Amino acid sequence: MRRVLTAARMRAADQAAESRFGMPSPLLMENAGRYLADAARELGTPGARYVVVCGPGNNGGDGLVAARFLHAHGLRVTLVLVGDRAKLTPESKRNLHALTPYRMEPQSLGTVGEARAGDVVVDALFGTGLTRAPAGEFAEAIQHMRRWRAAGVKVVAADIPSGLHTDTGEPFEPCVEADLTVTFGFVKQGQVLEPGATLCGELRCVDIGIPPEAVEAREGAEVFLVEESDARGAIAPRRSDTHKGSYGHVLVVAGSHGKSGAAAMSALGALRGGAGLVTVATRSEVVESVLGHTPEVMGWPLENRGPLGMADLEPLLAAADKKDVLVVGPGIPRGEETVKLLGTLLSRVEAPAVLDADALNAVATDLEVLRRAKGPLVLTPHPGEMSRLTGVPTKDLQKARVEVARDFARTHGVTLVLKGARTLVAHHDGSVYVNPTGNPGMATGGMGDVLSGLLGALLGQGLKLPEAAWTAVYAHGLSGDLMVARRGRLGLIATDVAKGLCNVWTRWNR
Ligand SMILES: NC(=O)C1=CN([C@@H]2O[C@H](COP(=O)(O)OP(=O)(O)OC[C@H]3O[C@@H](n4cnc5c(N)ncnc54)[C@H](O)[C@@H]3O)[C@@H](O)[C@H]2O)[C@H](O)CC1
Ligand SMILES: [K+]
Repeated sequence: MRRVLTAARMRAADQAAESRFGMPSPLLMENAGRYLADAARELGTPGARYVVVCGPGNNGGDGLVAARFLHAHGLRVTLVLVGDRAKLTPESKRNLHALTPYRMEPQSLGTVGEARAGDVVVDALFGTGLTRAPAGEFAEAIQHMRRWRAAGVKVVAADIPSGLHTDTGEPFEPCVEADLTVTFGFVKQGQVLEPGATLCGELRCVDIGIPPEAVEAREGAEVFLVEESDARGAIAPRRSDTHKGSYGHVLVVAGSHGKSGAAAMSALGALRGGAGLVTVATRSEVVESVLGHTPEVMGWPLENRGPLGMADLEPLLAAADKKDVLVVGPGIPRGEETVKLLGTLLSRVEAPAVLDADALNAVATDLEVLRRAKGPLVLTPHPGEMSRLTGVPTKDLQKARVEVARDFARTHGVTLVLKGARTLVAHHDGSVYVNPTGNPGMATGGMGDVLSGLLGALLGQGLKLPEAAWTAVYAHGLSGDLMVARRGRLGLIATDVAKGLCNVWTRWNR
């Protein structure tokens, strides 16, 4: 699990590295510049020109150090300085002076000429100190780097692509798009949220000598990037002396006339997620259809007709008896009484419950249901459902995903999976986990149904929250990534991702 920082915490860590641990800023900059030069050399072709574009702050200083190392390797370096030289930070001034023996006179944008395919640009214009939209010659420099990249030039960004907001991942206009971003010390929040993650290209975090102890702890406000080893490690290898009763019994409450597929996909997600047993409680008229899709599951017919209501309470309490986890919502028939039924059911059942789809839309009408629940809850809204849960317009909440998800989880004492590009898992202790897997090929119906069942399966096997949630989200997205690596993004469907989970388990040797 990699801790993800904001610009302010990064600056505080930078200062603490010097004041508390004796790591002076010039040494940090020297280390940063060396890593930057090494990364640029990886991308350069023989005879390439290295155009290092430096801004007025310490990000520019990193670039000046990188220019020196590239020159030391005998490479063709063109140095571009943007902004008023008189405003250079002391560190950058010192590194500009250090270039004097090499006669690497900084050029202006106007005289640098065009970079060509095969060349490499080092973007050291702005880093975590960017505070507003780049303008004037700074914007022009970014436009140059974007144009050069479109012409086939490789772009390596120092610390963060210039123009990208360090904390939100939102680009100012214009913003550099990098092939590789070498970030110093710690991953920044804007590098793991879209569109920032895409603008960074490959993200490489390097240790320049800032010890983790230099970052002051923020209990209840940490953001983490989930890494494959975390998800893999959360799932224990299976012992030989086990049986289907060892891996949990999942009750899926889902499906209705015309939506039996949602129940089947949730059940399939649970089965492919390793559940020992899966029972689907659904309207009688769809039981056979669900079992037809997934003969491995057991059916629990709900004899009533129409929307789920209080008349279904006793049958559902009976269905929930001796189950390890509930998954409620995919394709359920929702009506006026559904929220009352859910509130009563959840107040009486101790098992953890996953609330998805129309269970979320029902709960949105009375959030008190969440507080009254007896067992731990995990909600899995997409942005539209999150908007209904919070009353925040979708476009606004998408610009503050971390904050909106964390506030909701904390306020209602739940774990919340806010789906979308870079799905977030927010736990009620304030911690937030960013998922890096998944791809646009997964933007198709049923993916959420599969995830709800997978999450139920992991909870049923004993994983706790939030670990079960970020592991399920990671595995779900990785299944989609492995599928499209072999066969393209278009035409990927939810049952492919469910079946594709076996590729994940194989990769993880589980
Ligand atoms: N964090 C670390 O441990 C290290 C960080 N290093 C590098 O330092 C930058 C941060 O440097 P800083 O001087 O704070 O700011 P920037 O270089 O990112 O920005 C330059 C400067 O420009 C001004 N500014 C901000 N926005 C604009 C704008 N739109 N137009 C014009 N000017 C603007 C503002 O005054 C900024 O201060 C970090 O990213 C790392 O690359 C160290 O080198 C290594 C250790
Ligand atoms: K940069």
